[in-house]
Amino acid sequence: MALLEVKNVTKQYGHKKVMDSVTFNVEAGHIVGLIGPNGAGKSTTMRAITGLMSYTSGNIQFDGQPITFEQHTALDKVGNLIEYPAIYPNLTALDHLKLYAMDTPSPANFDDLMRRTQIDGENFGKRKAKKFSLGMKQRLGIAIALIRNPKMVILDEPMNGLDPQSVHDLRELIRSLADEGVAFLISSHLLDELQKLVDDVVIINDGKIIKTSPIAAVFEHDQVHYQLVTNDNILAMPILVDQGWQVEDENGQLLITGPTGPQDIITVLNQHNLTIEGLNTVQANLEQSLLELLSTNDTEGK
Ligand SMILES: Nc1ncnc2c1ncn2[C@@H]1O[C@H](COP(=O)(O)OP(=O)(O)OP(=O)(O)O)[C@@H](O)[C@H]1O
Repeated sequence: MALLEVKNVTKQYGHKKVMDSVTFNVEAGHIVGLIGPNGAGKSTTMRAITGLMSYTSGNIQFDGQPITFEQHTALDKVGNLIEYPAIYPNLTALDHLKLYAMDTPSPANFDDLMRRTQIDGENFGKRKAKKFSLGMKQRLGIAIALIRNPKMVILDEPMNGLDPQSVHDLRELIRSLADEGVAFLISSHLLDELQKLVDDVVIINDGKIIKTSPIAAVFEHDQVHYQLVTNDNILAMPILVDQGWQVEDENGQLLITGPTGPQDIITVLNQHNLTIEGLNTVQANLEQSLLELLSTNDTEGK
C-alpha cells in the first residue's frame, strides 16, 4: 500500500469542479512533483491532503488512515509548508521550533534541525524573526515542517524567495531525507529545479490529473536535439538531411533531431570537410514537455 493514496477526490465550488476525480499515490521515500499551470488545482489538492479543506467526494488515506477535514490524526506524521509559514516577529528561530514542538512527544533534535536547514549558520537561531529575509523565513518554515519527524512532507512552492545557493541546499536536504525514507509532495513553478529533484510527477490541469509517471517517462518520447554550428551551414544542412536527420536553421544554428548520436554527425561532416564550430546536446526539459502535454490534452478535450 502506498503511504499516501488520493482516490477519486472531487472538490466543487458551486458547479465548478476544482478537483475532478483526482487520483494518485505517493510512496515512502519518493519525491513527487505536483505540477500544472496557474489555477490547475495544486494548492487545493495540497489543502485537501493536509485536512485544511473539506472535499465533496472520494477519499484520502495516509498510512492506511483516512484524512478528511474533520478527521486527521494521521496528519501527525505529515509536515507541511503551504503558502507562508506562521512566523511570530518577536520570536527567534529556536523559539519557533520549541513552540511548534510543544504538543509533540518526541520532536526532532533542534540543533540537528537547525543545522540541516542551515538556520544555525549565521546565528539565525538567536535572532528575532522580524529581522529574517524571505529566504530565511522559508527555511524556518521547512524546519517547522520537519519538527515531528514526519513520514511525509508537503511543500507548496518551497523554493520561492530562495537564492540559488539556498535552492541547491534545500534540494540536498530533501534528497537526504528522502534517502532516509521520508516522502515529499512538492509543487513549484521552478520546473528546472523540480526536474533535478523529483522521482515522479503528477501533472494536473483544470482540476484533472493528466499524467502520473516517473520523471524519466515524461521524457521518454522526447527525441534528443543537437545544436550545431559549422563553417558552412548551408552546405551541411542537405548532407545531414540525406542521412536521415531533421534539420532546422535557427538564427545561424542548426537544430538537429535524428536517429543517431553526435558521433555520426561529426563523422559525416568530416567526410565532407566541414568544420564544426559548436555542437551541443539540448537537454530534455520539463517545462517544454509539460507545455506539449497540456497542448495535446487541450486538443484531446475538444
Ligand atoms: N474558495 C474558493 N472558491 C471558489 N473557487 C476557488 C476557491 N479556491 C480556489 N478556487 C479555484 O480553484 C481553482 C484551483 O485553484 P488552486 O489555487 O488550487 O490552483 P493552483 O494550481 O494552486 O494555482 P497557482 O499555481 O496559481 O497557485 C482556481 O480556478 C481557483 O480560482
